[in-house]
Amino acid sequence: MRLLALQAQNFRNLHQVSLAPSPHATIAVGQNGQGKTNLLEALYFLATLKPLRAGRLAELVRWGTKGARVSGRFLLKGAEREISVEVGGGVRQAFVDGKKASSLEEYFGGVAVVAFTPDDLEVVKGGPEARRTFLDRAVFNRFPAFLKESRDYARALKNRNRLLRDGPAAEAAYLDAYDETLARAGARVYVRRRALMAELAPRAQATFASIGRTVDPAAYGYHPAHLAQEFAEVDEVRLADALLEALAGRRRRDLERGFTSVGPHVDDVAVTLGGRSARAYASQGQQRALVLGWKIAEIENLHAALGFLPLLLLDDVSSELDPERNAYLMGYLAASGAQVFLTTTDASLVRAAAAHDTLWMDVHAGQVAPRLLETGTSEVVRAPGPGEAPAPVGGVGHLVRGHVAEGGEAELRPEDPVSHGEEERAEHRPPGDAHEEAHPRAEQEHHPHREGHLAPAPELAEGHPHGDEGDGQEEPRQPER
Ligand SMILES: Nc1ncnc2c1ncn2[C@@H]1O[C@H](COP(=O)(O)OP(=O)(O)OP(=O)(O)O)[C@@H](O)[C@H]1O
Repeated sequence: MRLLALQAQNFRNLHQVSLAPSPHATIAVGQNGQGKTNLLEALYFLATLKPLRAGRLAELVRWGTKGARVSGRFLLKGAEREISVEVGGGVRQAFVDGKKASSLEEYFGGVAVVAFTPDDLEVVKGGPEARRTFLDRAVFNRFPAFLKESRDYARALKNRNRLLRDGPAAEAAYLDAYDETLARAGARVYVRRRALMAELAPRAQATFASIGRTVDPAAYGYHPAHLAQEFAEVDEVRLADALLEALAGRRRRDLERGFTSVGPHVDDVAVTLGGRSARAYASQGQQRALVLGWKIAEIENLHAALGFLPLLLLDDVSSELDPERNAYLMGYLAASGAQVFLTTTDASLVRAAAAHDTLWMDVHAGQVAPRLLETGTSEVVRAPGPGEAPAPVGGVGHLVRGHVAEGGEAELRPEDPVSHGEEERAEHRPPGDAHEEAHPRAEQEHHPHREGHLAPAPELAEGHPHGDEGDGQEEPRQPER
């Protein structure tokens, strides 16, 4: 999988961006608040249909405009395809090769992305909800079917909670039926999370051992609170039975409180160092190394399991790591062969991830331009100049490739506009979940350098203590997977 071209229009503060990324590192440099994260977020949104950080789709649309559009041309299993997403009026619409996507599967087919942000580095010391989100993003990346499965669970949870709010007046027979549905959907979630953890935890532990600078071993565990020790072995049917029993045992309490107090939406990921809670005892640097270990493990795990390296998005992570761990990460990225996008306020922090084919860009006030001070070959693009019509939402920008001479100016030469199909406005509207995430598939390639590896994912009912309130995001209209 490789991203060949990216266009964004009116996405947050990015008016018009069009670039041809490096097959390896693409690095966006800029001061705070210029649009670097927005660029990564555009790419993340394209690849997952989920905002990286926005709570509402409307936040993604450039102020004063009606809609945003992001599109990308990918090389997937030897064939090129363009996917694009438009946001406007609280709705997102997905397109494949210019035509509206008929399913999420068609849209995502083969595209995988792993994002790594400073927020991730805080996940060990944060609350359970952040860790569940972190875990579920990794589950989605690994098991695309989890997209639908987690939505099924969220829906079942929402239904049960709605009934619980009726209090003692709630019909017991209905509750029985809802418990059954919830238990079955919950068991699926357990199975997915368990499978992911079984693959990921050993890799993450091994990676941490090489970067942790401590003899204390790390451990990453997921064990639903209400389930007995045999969680690791029992099959899905027994997991459903156990959850059903727990739901029955808590029904009276749940009726009093008006929400479901047991299930995957309240579980946590345990991270320990030397057998002790990392949240309570690990230093900040150790906590970050634990997350770095997990992230690298996720990348490696995807590579091993699916046969391809995901697209990596690193948002100013280097400034949050100490020099040694940053050097480890940059060395890993350079050796992995992955296609990676990095943002930074300080180019020197990420230079070790760069190579002769790195595309360096400056981001300033929402404009993305070639960074001419860096040497090497760049393939860049420019925003439309005076007299050139900006591509409309739904259109594409002018792709221009150039060679950046040593300290010199870019020689720009236009290329054929990236073709795209007819703009369709039809909407997809199956029961979209505001928290869906995309997923990867693969190709075969192999890279040296590994041992441990990792990444993040979608949310189950948002870990809301009441489990079903969603995130206030507009109902997405998108194809059902
Ligand atoms: N919908 C929007 N429309 C226009 N501008 C927006 C929108 N959403 C955010 N912005 C602007 O985008 C800018 C933030 O961009 P971004 O988060 O990408 O910064 P950054 O370059 O990553 O900065 P930092 O280094 O501080 O993380 C802010 O100036 C903010 O006002």
